[in-house]
Amino acid sequence: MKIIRTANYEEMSLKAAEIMIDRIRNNPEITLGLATGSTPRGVYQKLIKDHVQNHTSYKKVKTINLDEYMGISEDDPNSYHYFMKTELLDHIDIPTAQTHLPDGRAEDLHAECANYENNIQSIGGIDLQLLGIGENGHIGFNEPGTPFDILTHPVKLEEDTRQANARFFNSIDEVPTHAVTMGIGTIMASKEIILLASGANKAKAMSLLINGAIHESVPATALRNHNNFTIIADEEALKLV
Ligand SMILES: N[C@@H]1[C@@H](O)[C@H](O)[C@@H](COP(=O)(O)O)O[C@@H]1O
Repeated sequence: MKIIRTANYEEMSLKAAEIMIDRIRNNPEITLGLATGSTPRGVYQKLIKDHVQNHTSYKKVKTINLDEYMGISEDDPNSYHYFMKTELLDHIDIPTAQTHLPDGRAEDLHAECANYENNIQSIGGIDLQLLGIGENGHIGFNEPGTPFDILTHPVKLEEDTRQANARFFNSIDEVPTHAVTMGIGTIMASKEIILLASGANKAKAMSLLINGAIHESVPATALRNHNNFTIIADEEALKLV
């Protein structure tokens, strides 16, 4: 585990974008595992700026997203499909067919999860996975108690996760109760993993991730067993470390 400590959110975003751009330029056919949430927004803005200014191309890049809420349409502004389109994918030259998110409205969710997992395997796995972290230490939507070897699966969201994400919705009642997420096993199979964290609300989770026991009660601690895992986090998020 490598830790890159930054002064603030801006510097965290810049460092992560620099690493991602380096990997894309070295491997133009890279498969990127992408995350949603407030944390990676700044990274995506920097990737778009670099694409416009320096013409880094995504024509052969593939993207695989971590998760999606269950039961909301792709056009819903709160869906992760919508987030990815508006925050990144619509602003770079990636063909839509090369971008993948779980279908949270699939009739057979277990089949959708198996297909999603097969799809990741068939394109050769994820080269670089970007992650945020939940205040309870979740990654993707793998909540505390999730087995470390689980693959893509449907989940019931914890109430504190719904509360934390309610800021994006009109009211807590609109926050979905379920989601589909890559499993910890899926994430751990990525060749390289970068986890981002910013702000004091992540300090407890970051302290447990870095110094706590490796245990299913804090899903992110699984990442300490990965041989190419980098944390990029700001002072506020690392203030208890
Ligand atoms: N499923 C997502 C996670 O992938 C994300 O890491 C987390 C933190 O989000 P934020 O970056 O907005 O704090 O929120 C959600 O629960």
